[in-house]
Amino acid sequence: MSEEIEWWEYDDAAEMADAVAGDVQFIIESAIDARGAAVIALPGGKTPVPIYEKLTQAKLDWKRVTIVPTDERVVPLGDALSNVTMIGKAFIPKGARVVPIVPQATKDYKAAGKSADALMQDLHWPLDLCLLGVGGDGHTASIFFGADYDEALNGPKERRALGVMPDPLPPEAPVARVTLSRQGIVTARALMIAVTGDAKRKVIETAIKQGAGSNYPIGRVLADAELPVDIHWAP
Ligand SMILES: O=C(O)[C@H](O)[C@@H](O)[C@H](O)[C@H](O)COP(=O)(O)O
Repeated sequence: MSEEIEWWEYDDAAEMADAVAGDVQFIIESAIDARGAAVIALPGGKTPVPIYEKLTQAKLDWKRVTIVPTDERVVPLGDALSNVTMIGKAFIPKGARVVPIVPQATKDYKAAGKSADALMQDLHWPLDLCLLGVGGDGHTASIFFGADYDEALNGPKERRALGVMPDPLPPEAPVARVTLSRQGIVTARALMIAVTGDAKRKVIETAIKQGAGSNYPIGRVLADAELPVDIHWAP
């Protein structure tokens, strides 16, 4: 378990967006200063949309920034459910490189996962940042209960991404996924969570209390994190 999990509370989602965008900007700038480039993973879903709006206003050398989604739904590019499409709409116009991780031609989610993993191996690791969202059921990235849960948590250390079939399928996006593995997530140089609402807060607090045996995916991920983790929360 990370020695330090720090909660940052805001009055509303807009204030949280300002703060998180500021932190992400700082992380990107530091990586560019140190190495000439930054590689970050960003979540899909609805919560980060205002954060991305703020972040696109940051003066950054965007050409040096590579963005991968923390997870993707196995759908065609351009689909309303596609995380990379949402992220790309925000950051491609800035000049960032936004990497689709699900191949267009496949419906086979395990093959999509293997291809995503191969693609991840070509990036600079560890990630400079992994920003996570959390679902009301405690999933994070697309680490869900189901047949692939153990592989997502405990697969070979070098496996950074894999295909996942959630069981049950989440109603907001009832499709197979490709996700960063727990190992891919916890090795990031900076790990941050951004969530809103009391229900998710309760889930995360419970997950942290449960520790390594947590029955929530987010608890299992946090239990394995070694660096400090910032949890940003707004009502
Ligand atoms: O593809 C996804 O589903 C996301 O990356 C996922 O992990 C998301 O962060 C949570 O489901 C929260 O989503 P909301 O912000 O929409 O509640």
